[in-house]
Amino acid sequence: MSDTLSIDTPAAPDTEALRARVREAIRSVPDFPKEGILFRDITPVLADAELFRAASALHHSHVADLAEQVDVIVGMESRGFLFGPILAQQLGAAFVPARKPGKLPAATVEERYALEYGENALQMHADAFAEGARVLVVDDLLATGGTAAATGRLIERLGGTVLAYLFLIELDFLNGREVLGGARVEAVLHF
Ligand SMILES: O=P(O)(O)OC[C@H]1O[C@H](OP(=O)(O)OP(=O)(O)O)[C@H](O)[C@@H]1O
Ligand SMILES: Nc1ncnc2[nH]cnc12
Repeated sequence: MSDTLSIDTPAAPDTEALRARVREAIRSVPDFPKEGILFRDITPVLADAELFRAASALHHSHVADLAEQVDVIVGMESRGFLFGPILAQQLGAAFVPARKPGKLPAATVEERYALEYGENALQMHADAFAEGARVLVVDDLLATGGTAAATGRLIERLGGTVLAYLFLIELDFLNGREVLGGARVEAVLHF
C-alpha cells in the first residue's frame, strides 16, 4: 500500500490491490448471530491502521464526485458510526446519526424495518438537518436493504433528499439495492 494514501485523498493508482487487501481482511463467521447467516466481520480491517485508512480512502473514492453537493452524511447505529464521520470530514459535510430506539434525547421520528437476521427500528432527531438538505447515507454493509431503506424514509420524512447510499460491503445475493427505490448505490466490495 502507498505510504502516502490519506483519508483526505481519493485512493491511489494501486486501488485494486488495496481493495483486495481490505477484502481479504474481512472475516467470515458462519452462523452468527443466527444459524444460516454468514457474518462479514469488519473488525480486522478496523484493527489494522493501514487497512482502515485504505478502506476509508476507497469509500471516499466512490463518492468524491458528490463533494460539492452533499450537505449531510447520515450514518446508522452502530457500524455506520465507524465510517460516516470520517467521510463527513473528508467531504466537508455534517454528520447526523440514525440511532436505535431510546438513545436520542430530543424529539425523534422513527421507522421500523426488518434486516437479514431480525427486526428493529431507527430514530433520528426531528431537527437533525434543515429542510431541503442533500444527504449521503453511509453504512458498513448492505444486506437486505431494510436498514438503509428505513433510513431513507426517515430522511424523506425530515424533508431531505437522498443523493446516494454508500457501503463498504454489498451482499449481492440479497438484492438489497432493489428496495432503495432506484437511488444511486455505491459499494467498495461485493460478496
Ligand atoms: O441490509 P440489512 O439486512 O438491513 O442489514 C444491514 C445492517 O445490518 C447491520 O447492522 P445491525 O443491525 O446488525 O447493527 P450493528 O451495526 O449495531 O451491529 C449492518 O451494519 C447494517 O446496518
Ligand atoms: N451477513 C452479514 N454480515 C454482517 N453484517 C450484516 N448485517 C446484515 N447481514 C449481515
